[in-house]
Amino acid sequence: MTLEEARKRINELRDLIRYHNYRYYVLDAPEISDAEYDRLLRELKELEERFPELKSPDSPTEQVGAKPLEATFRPIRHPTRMYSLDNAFTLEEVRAFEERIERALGRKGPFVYTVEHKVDGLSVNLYYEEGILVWGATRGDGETGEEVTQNLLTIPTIPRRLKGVPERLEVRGEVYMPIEAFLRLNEELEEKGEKIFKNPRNAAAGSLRQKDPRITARRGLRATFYALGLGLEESGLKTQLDLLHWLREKGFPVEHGFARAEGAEGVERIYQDWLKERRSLPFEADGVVVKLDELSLWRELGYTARAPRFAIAYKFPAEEKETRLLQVVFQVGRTGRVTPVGILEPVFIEGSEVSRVTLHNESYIEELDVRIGDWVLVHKAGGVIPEVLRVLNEKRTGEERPIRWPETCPECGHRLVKEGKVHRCPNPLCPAKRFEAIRHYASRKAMDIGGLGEKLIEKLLEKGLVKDVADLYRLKEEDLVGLERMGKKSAQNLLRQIEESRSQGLERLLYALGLPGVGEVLARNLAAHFGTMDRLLEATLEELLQVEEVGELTARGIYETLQDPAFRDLVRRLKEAGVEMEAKERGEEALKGLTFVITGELSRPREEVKALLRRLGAKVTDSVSRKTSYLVVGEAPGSKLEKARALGVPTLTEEELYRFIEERTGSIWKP
Ligand SMILES: NC(=O)c1ccc[n+]([C@@H]2O[C@H](COP(=O)([O-])OP(=O)(O)OC[C@H]3O[C@@H](n4cnc5c(N)ncnc54)[C@H](O)[C@@H]3O)[C@@H](O)[C@H]2O)c1
Ligand SMILES: [Zn+2]
Repeated sequence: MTLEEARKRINELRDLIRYHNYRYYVLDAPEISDAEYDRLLRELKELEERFPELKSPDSPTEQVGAKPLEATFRPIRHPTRMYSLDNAFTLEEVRAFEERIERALGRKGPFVYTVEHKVDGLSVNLYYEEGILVWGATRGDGETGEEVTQNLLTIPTIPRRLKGVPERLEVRGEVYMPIEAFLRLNEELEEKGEKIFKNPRNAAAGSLRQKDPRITARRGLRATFYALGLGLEESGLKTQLDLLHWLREKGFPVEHGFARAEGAEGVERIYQDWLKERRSLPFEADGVVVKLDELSLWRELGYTARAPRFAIAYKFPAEEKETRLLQVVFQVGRTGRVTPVGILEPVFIEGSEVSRVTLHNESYIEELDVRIGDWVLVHKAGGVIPEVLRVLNEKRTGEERPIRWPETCPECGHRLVKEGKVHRCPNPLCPAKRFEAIRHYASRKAMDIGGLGEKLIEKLLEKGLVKDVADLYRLKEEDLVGLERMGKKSAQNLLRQIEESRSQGLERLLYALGLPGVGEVLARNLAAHFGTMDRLLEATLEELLQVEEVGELTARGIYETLQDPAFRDLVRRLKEAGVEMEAKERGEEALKGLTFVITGELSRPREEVKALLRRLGAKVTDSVSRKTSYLVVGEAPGSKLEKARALGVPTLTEEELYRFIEERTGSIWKP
């Protein structure tokens, strides 16, 4: 490549990257995937390295984020600069990072690192004077951000006042949207035919940067903190690990999980462990952040224009594959909403075959502008859910056909109705609705009737033995034996499970009944707020809006369903069948599925705390393992703490534990 060619390509890349920065940071609406973006940036970086004479301080490689627009928020200058992070994608690159440190410091490694989950949200800066929160801002271009104090204050865990901190203090962390809140928000938007968010990061950025903080408040944002700006020197802290503990001690949420590692190999072990477990995290993580533990070394190494030299983001793989959209089928859900599902030519992505992908709703298809026969770029969002990133327009032949919505229900043939951008089957007896409703009702997180599989549900519907979930409680052994090769034993088992499902409580029942937009969290919140089904049935729209995390769209959807005579009739028949309609007292199942270990001394007898955890459905064990959900850390903790850190098991102080329980049980339980 000649100098001239390089100059041309470099200019092209810079323009392209600036455009995508604008889409991503200012509009919260990226057009290309992160991996594609990272490739562009990397190409630019490599060219600039080969042709140093073409380097320029206004190149995107030397800059952080993008300058915010001034239209909506007040610009604010960060007292000390904020940075991005350089990326590593392989162990080799982590080794190279360590070698760069060795050269710069003039001494041999391995060094000690703190490894943290890289939470995919947006970074914020909180500024405190004499312990009082003065403002909070987004990162922006690192020098100037947007003031979003009111929006940040809707996140309840952000402390307003601090004790025993430097006079001027900047605390930095990430605002993120938990996966559950993200899915719920998108379901709400999908149900209304509106534009959905591409990923939790965009959803968090879009929700924090709302003109109306009341909207922000309903989006279920959270925050976790990991760094100091001003005040770091005065704090006298020596290591990143101490810093994280210090933040926690001062009352900041540190929810993202961290561990210590020695050398690139030690980092690799944690990276591999966390990669395996990333699905079980409550937030989306796009990698791990590796930071030299000893803060004195930070001063020696300093920063490039864009990123610190003492830290690096070691990103999780983000495989993207090209494949073809062969056809689109339409599914009818519990609410009668018709969802388009793309059938793909199967491709292997991150360890499994992908052949189906949801196309959400009409708005989504329009925005993507996808047609049957198109080549598309597909990845797994958060390493799990297949998603079309974009259409490969350059591969179009002209043979592609637009996606046509059916006029009639693919399940029952009833004419579909169109409300805005949502296509719906209005037939209350539509078998698809019935099948989905029963399957959902029996699912593990709902009424947990494990013996009721899909095949069996189909048979029961086919034979007319059940029409809706209330009929399940009238099934007899002789109805079941012989269906789907069912013997006497399994029939009895199933009947016992159905029997037991009666006492699951209002929380699960509300979730099981599939009120529009109501996931597990909202179901718990509703149950906590109203206590009984009868009270809920009387709720006004205003009352529903007072329930934690219930937004306007959801409130309206719930309200309409509660008023629906068919719904009321179903509830009446369930009640007659003996299904409990009251909230479980003290949130008996709030901690089901979690395993706790306790170390150190607590403010009340350990046995009492253990009993409490067990009463709430948690398991309590004596030793920390990968299966441990949380380690509760009291005064003078023992070796369990080290073990937890090594395994990346999150820890809770006693106070955090109580807050956690309160959050899980809603207003019902107070320690
Ligand atoms: N798709 C697009 O069009 C597009 C455009 C621009 C940027 N991007 C994406 O954004 C990335 C660049 O964004 P960025 O500059 O915000 O950097 P980044 O997300 O790659 O990494 C730096 C950020 O990580 C965050 N972080 C999370 N957990 C952390 C922890 N424990 N410790 C420290 N920091 C932590 C901080 O906010 C920090 O600013 C690119 O790599 C690309 O993936 C995509
Ligand atoms: Zn139908």
